[in-house]
Amino acid sequence: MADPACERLALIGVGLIGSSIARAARQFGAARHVAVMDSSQEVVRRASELGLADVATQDYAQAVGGADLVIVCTPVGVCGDVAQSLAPHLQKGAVVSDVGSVKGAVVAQMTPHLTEPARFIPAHPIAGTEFSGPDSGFATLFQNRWCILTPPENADAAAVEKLTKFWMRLGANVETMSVAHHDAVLALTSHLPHLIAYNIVGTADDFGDETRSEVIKFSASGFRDFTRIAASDPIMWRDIFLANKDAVLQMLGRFNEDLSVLQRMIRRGDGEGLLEFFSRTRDIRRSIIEQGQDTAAPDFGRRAEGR
Ligand SMILES: NC(=O)c1ccc[n+]([C@@H]2O[C@H](COP(=O)([O-])OP(=O)(O)OC[C@H]3O[C@@H](n4cnc5c(N)ncnc54)[C@H](O)[C@@H]3O)[C@@H](O)[C@H]2O)c1
Ligand SMILES: O=C(O)C(=O)C[C@]1(C(=O)O)C=C[C@@H](O)C=C1
Repeated sequence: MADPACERLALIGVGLIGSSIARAARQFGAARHVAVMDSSQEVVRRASELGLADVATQDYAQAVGGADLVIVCTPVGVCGDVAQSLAPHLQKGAVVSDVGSVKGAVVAQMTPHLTEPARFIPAHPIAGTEFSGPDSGFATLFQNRWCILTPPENADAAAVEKLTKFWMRLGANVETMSVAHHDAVLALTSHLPHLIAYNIVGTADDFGDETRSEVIKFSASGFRDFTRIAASDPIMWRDIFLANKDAVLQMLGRFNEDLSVLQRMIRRGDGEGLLEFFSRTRDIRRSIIEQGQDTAAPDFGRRAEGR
């Protein structure tokens, strides 16, 4: 393997993201040796069956010992416990990272346990699906997607460079920003849309049996896209909303104000206002497509299901 980004990679948590990294690291030559660790015996057994890594274990020492890059891929709510468990087994100079959808809470939970905090470089690949577990991952998940790094102010430059090289080898584009900025942006672009999807599907469900069967029957429309998002992992999303509470509540306040404006336009029969509003939002969709950022999520689902 010519010039891998790291020698020995350890992944803690081998669900959708961990197993996608394991597959991609091998396929694109990002690591010479891959170890995966998971607290679930069933997941470790499945990771072994799938041949995802050189080592699949429930033991932190076995996974982390000797690794030069350790990436935590568990739900954000357990990141602190995971950091505490892995820290005693880290080799000196190892780079530690994560993939959590929230950065502030993860940094606060993990950093106190790490003896070389300047080598803890938090990261967040903006790529995923509504599926979970080791079977749902695929090697191309990160191709042409963003991976955001939020290094601390005193970050070790070599550690940042190593992690950047790793994610680029997996096909991602890397951008760096502050923890607070990350959490504000993602509250709007990812967390709020999930909350809206959970809410609208919940509302439809509350309408009772007759409406529910019609929802299923006629859902080959916009509603279907909401049901895909609302099928996302409940543990992961509970943890995200609790961990990014302030930024989500701030965006939700703004969202509610804007919704009231639309509500008033409908009530007053303000067609001009509605037309102007919907034209502006259509332009945003068009510019996303022009920038090549439309990744047709249902296709991700099909690829994952076909695995
Ligand atoms: N799913 C997405 O779309 C997506 C995208 C980007 C980032 N993320 C982030 O990636 C992380 C993982 O998400 P996922 O979708 O892969 O979840 P997942 O549910 O598919 O996998 C999580 C794995 O972590 C394991 N785990 C839980 N607690 C553990 C512990 N204490 N020690 C070791 N293993 C433990 C679980 O057994 C499971 O196998 C989350 O922090 C999430 O915020 C998810
Ligand atoms: O495509 C999806 O299913 C996703 O929800 C992926 C998505 C997102 O909101 O874009 C979800 C959470 C992650 O932190 C990053 C990506």
